Amino acid sequence: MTFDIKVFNNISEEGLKQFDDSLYTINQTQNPDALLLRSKKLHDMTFSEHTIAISRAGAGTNNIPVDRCTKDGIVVFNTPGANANAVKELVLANLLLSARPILKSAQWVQTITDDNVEEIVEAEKKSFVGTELEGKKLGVIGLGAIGAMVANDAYRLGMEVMGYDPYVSVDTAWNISRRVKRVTDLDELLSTSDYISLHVPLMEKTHHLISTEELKKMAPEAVLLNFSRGELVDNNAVLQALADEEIAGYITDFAEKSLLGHEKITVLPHLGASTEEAEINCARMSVRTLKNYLETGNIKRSVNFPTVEMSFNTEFRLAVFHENVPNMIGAISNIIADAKYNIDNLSNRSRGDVAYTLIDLDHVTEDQAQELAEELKSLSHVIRVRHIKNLQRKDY
Ligand SMILES: NC(=O)c1ccc[n+]([C@@H]2O[C@H](COP(=O)([O-])OP(=O)(O)OC[C@H]3O[C@@H](n4cnc5c(N)ncnc54)[C@H](O)[C@@H]3O)[C@@H](O)[C@H]2O)c1
Ligand SMILES: O=C(O)[C@H](O)COP(=O)(O)O
Repeated sequence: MTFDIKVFNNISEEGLKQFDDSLYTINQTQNPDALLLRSKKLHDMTFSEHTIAISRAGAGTNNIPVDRCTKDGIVVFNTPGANANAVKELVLANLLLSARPILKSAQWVQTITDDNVEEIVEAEKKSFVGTELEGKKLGVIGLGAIGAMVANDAYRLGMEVMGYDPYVSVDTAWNISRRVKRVTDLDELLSTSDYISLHVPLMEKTHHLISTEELKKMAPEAVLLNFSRGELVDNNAVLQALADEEIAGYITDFAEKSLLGHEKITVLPHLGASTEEAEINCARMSVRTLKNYLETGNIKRSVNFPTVEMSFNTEFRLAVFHENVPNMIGAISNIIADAKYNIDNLSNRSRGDVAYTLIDLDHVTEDQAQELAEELKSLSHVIRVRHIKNLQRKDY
């Protein structure tokens, strides 16, 4: 038995080499078992019935039709935090670049043709006076893996930092310095910050999170940084706010034609996660997560199914994806009991409208496990069933 993985985008070899040849092939069939990708857009793609998992080597999953995947029992994974440091460093670099005319002045020096360079620079440096970050106010919207790091390090640079995140996870909250002021009113952050940095995922609720109304609340000297997703910001509204001098600048990692060639807008080519370290971290984590799921059925770091991890010691395991409705465990157990098999271990967790149940069975053959899986598939409210052979069991 082998799993075929369809790989899109530039995934680091450090991750791909974790797929050992005896169990995995890469891009060998039209019906892959799993997809591995970065920013490739999958919304228009029809998935093969064989495809049971999609792993995003990165944070944002807005390029994946997650709701459709959930309905089809396709588990979508991402790599939380694996590229956060890379994004944080790029945000900090852009804060510094925006406070002082570093690029402009360096470009100017290169244009000097006279021999008395020293004299010219000393005379002209007054045109390149900047400001300092120390004492300035930074507002961070979204205090997840990236936002928390940006907030902490900006504080260490001497900035006054406030953060807004009504849904912050307990784990992340622990990592945020108590010096970072938590605000519950977005307007307070918008109206008092010198710099505003966005670190929220793109969802229906966050589309155009920053538009005319929000821009009008910002200070005329405020600079908006967007290293999260282009669609979080209404670009037309930004162009208008800059023309009306309602804000001072916009720095974005998401290129769009209308933003190019504007002296107050810096556009980068989606570089946030493009460091050697982040690419390796993301590739390794995404491959590890995928292998764990394909080989054991254990789910960890999924964005659409619950975390379910159970040590796998039996010969076979059934993995049942089902709707989160009453009496599913009863119905599943009845089928297994009627077939006279003994359940060795069972774990069930739900997440929203769906649930996932792992059932471990010993003393069954592959044909018997497959037959049971087929029977379970016929139950109402069941979305998908896998039967998984324990590849670590040598006695089978
Ligand atoms: N530029 C890049 O290359 C790059 C790299 C990595 C991530 N990203 C983007 O950055 C986003 C954040 O990444 P992360 O790793 O920090 O994710 P994360 O899931 O750790 O953090 C996101 C945070 O946003 C918060 N949030 C959600 N909705 C909110 C709202 N309406 N207002 C305020 N906070 C809200 C969540 O509670 C969470 O704490 C990703 O979804 C992705 O789109 C971009
Ligand atoms: O969400 C992410 O992780 C980033 O946008 C990185 O995207 P990339 O992997 O295509 O560089």
